[in-house]
Amino acid sequence: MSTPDDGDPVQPPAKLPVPEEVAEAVRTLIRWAGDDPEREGLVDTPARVARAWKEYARGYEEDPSVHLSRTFEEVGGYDEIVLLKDIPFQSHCEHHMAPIIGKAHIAYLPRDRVVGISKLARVLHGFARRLQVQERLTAEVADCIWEHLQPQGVAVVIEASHACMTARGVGTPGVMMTTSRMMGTFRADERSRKEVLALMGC
Ligand SMILES: Nc1nc2c(ncn2[C@@H]2O[C@H](COP(=O)(O)OP(=O)(O)OP(=O)(O)O)[C@@H](O)[C@H]2O)c(=O)[nH]1
Ligand SMILES: [Zn+2]
Repeated sequence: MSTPDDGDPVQPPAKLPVPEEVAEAVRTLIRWAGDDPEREGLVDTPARVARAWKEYARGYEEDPSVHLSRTFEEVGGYDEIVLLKDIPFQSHCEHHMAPIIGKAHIAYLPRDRVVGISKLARVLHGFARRLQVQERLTAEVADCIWEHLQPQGVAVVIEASHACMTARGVGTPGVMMTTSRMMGTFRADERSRKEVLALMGC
């Protein structure tokens, strides 16, 4: 059976729930939390939560690689690192559906073409707006750029705070998790890796 971990796109459920089913689930959650879903302040909350989750999870509705289909070749022979640094993003952890808030640094070493720089952030958001673990998010962004841009190297570093650790459970605010994926030149050549990490400020 295929899973998101083996690189296959996530399959949508066979039968999508209708908004009223989602609202009923949220009413149950409110009762589980100990409150009354019928009181004035909460009465519209289930519908809001249903809409909000469509936003948090809108990455499921896109294939992030489409953002890399338009490339430019007239770059005056530029063949050094291209880095998009400190890209803020939000995601949700697949274990608790709690926010993951952080920033990503995405770099690549072009071979013969470059991509519009905003597209790297679009790829990140396309994968982040799903239920994630940070390791897979990092790998998916790097693999997508590697496969669709075919550059000489890709480096992705993500630093993020997980609300499931800060706001509950072990309760350790301020802890950041760092993950990285180095591919091609950045993996094989220590000097290139050091150069890109220095540019990222890591
Ligand atoms: N590796 C990894 N772990 C994550 C990520 N997001 C959340 N987690 C962890 O996922 C784990 C889930 O562990 P479980 O023991 O099944 O869940 P739990 O009983 O709620 O654990 P606690 O969070 O320790 O209370 C926790 O240790 C979380 O900190 C992530 O992106 N990557
Ligand atoms: Zn979590």
